[in-house]
Amino acid sequence: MGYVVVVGADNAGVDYKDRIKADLAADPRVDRVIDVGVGSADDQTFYPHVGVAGARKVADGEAQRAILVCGTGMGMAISANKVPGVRASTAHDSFSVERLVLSNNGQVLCLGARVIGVELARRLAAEFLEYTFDATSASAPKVDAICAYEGVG
Ligand SMILES: O=C(CO)[C@H](O)COP(=O)(O)O
Repeated sequence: MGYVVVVGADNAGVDYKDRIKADLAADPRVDRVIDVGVGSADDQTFYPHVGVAGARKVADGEAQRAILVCGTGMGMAISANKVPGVRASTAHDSFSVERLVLSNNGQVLCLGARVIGVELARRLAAEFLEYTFDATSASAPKVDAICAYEGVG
């Protein structure tokens, strides 16, 4: 079974989102890509609406991962983290992407289209799927502690 991955963006991130969506559609690790918008740079939908819509699909179990793009990645991360059970962060380097999964059991990677180039964004999105959290690792009780603060897990 491959991943179901959500992609989403606001007007600042839509071009990056569409490039990453195309990459994921061609990725053998991915069974399905769910696009929660926006559909074009003319769509002025505020990033929190997209971020929460994407995060809810992860929290509901419809998808295992989400990749959300705005100008900085930060607004998407702040918004996605409002959804209980979701652990989202901006990560703009390979090590951070690795640790987002292996340390934090993060399911949502947020990228900033006004901060990094599209080729790095594409690479980080691909790397995000390389990692699987180890529930027996030393990081697991720390993630449990995060979850305890929101009454999950
Ligand atoms: O980067 C954003 C939110 O973190 C968004 O793309 C732009 O937000 P704004 O600076 O408030 O327009």
